[in-house]
Amino acid sequence: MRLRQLFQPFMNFQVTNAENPDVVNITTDSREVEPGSLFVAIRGHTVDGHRFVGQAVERGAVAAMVEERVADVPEGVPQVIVPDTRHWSALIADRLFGRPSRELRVIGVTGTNGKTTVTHIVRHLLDASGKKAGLIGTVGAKLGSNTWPLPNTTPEAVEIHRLLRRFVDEGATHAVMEVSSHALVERRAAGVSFACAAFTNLTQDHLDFHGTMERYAAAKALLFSRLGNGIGDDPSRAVHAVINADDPYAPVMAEASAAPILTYGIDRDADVRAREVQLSASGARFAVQSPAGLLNIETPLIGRFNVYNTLAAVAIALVEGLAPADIEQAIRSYPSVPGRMERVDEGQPFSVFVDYAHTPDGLENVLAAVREFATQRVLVVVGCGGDRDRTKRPKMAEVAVRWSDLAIFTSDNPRSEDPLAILADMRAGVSERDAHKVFEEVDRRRAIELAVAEAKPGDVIVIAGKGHEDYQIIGAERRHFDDREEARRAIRARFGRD
Ligand SMILES: CC(=O)N[C@H]1[C@@H](OP(=O)(O)OP(=O)(O)OC[C@H]2O[C@@H](n3ccc(=O)[nH]c3=O)[C@H](O)[C@@H]2O)O[C@H](CO)[C@@H](O)[C@@H]1O[C@H](C)C(=O)N[C@@H](C)C(=O)N[C@H](CCC(=O)O)C(=O)O
Ligand SMILES: Nc1ncnc2c1ncn2[C@@H]1O[C@H](COP(=O)(O)OP(=O)(O)OP(=O)(O)O)[C@@H](O)[C@H]1O
Ligand SMILES: N[C@H](CCC[C@H](N)C(=O)O)C(=O)O
Ligand SMILES: [Mg+2]
Repeated sequence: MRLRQLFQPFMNFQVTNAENPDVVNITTDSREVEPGSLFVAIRGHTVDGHRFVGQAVERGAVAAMVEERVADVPEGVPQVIVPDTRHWSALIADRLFGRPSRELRVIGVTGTNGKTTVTHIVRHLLDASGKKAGLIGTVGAKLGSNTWPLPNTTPEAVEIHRLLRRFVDEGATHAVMEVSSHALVERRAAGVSFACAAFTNLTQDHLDFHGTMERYAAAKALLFSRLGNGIGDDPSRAVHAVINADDPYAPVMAEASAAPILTYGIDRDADVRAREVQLSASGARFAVQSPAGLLNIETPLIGRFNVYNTLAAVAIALVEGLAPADIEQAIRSYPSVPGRMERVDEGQPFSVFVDYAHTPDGLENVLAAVREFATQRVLVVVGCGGDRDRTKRPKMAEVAVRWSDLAIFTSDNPRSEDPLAILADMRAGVSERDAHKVFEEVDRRRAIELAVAEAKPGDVIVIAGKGHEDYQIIGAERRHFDDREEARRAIRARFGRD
């Protein structure tokens, strides 16, 4: 598409010359420019993309979108000057890729915890009902049997629109995506026409980025305030908000919503409500009252929090028109999410779970669930990420100690921080009375070995924080590290199978 045609529906931006090149691609990363690309310069948290316009042109960029004219760029290359390149990269990518989000139904899921789980269940329900759903989130992008790694839970705007185009071209009817609060603030989902937006819960995380819980909640609410924009009256484009009625922040999301709301929950009155919840070591059973009638749900997912995740998925499936019988059947066969309460079983006489709990609430939910069925001790291995919300560290430590018999504090992804300083932040959350329950081992591999060496028959070990991650970031180095592999190795070593 010609540059001017690409910008034509929008306001008249200043362009530095009269050239009108053919734009075949768009990118915000100079290293990914190919001939014919429009390069978008973004002022990031670490570097200013305007520095790379020259490099982008050398690699074949035919135009640049900038916030300020960049000097030393060849005269013949037009620079389009816009007020906010992050925002406009989204709207232009949407147009360049042919408005893909309008050719399928996009379901966005936001909330502190549960996004990955809910999106995976929804995708499974849609696929099992004969639809075809693409997935975008923490564990990557997926469509059918194809998977693509992603750098973030919610990739940047250009990548979202590119992925949606790929989904449409490969026959997808739906896209289910996690929409993080960072993404909402950074407008990574701008230009996406959502057919459904869902809210799981809001508890402490990311205060380094948002500052306060109020601002964090306001970021999440942006997903709901954008619902229904420009979709029109076509009934196949019906738009819905799906909200957890039991969460204290539900009213914030509901007030922001421009679309009809379907609530779900257990404790409060809700449109989709679980009754007679029975939890066990092998999952949960419950009935669901819904506008489509009564559903009998049996899920292999463990813990009350997963009842909420399952309810969210059921509510989304109902607004997407799936039949209750299909939902019931597909939930029963749901295979579980990688790295979420993932069992490591090498035939050892105790249980080992790897879980992605990396917030105080996530950790409490998981440990409370384990406590429900543990007959012996609960051992937890946990650390906190570096360069992330520091105020959650003592809280996670306190939760770990309160819900376990032995807590081994270790490193998560220390990133640029001193791992020992992170441990000290955690230690601040432990009272003197509980200090004897804590062991510190900065090396995560050794911490896992310790837990495995210490476990007695019937104990349960929870290795928390990294879930599906197959790396550890220490300083600037990202090396291969996988909690599941480490646990397996430690178990085999202890029982002499290696
Ligand atoms: C704070 C944050 O959100 N950072 C994200 C952001 O980085 P940034 O805007 O600061 O980018 P930057 O590195 O300063 O670079 C600025 C620009 O220069 C460009 N550049 C840079 C170098 C170069 O040689 N050439 C070039 O063109 C970059 O492509 C970029 O466009 O944009 C990058 C590109 O998309 C992301 O990879 C990066 O995520 C980092 C890795 C990150 O850790 N993000 C976390 C905080 C995050 O976003 N988390 C949320 C949710 C977590 C949750 O759900 O709990 C997520 O959605 O993942
Ligand atoms: N509904 C829930 N409420 C509280 N904790 C939960 C819930 N669902 C999952 N968890 C806990 O949080 C962890 C992360 O779950 P999940 O990956 O589904 O969340 P997420 O919102 O995608 O996280 P992220 O923000 O990192 O992408 C799980 O491993 C579990 O410990
Ligand atoms: N999406 C979360 C993941 C945290 C996972 C934990 N392993 C860490 O690295 O802190 C974040 O970016 O804060
Ligand atoms: Mg996630």
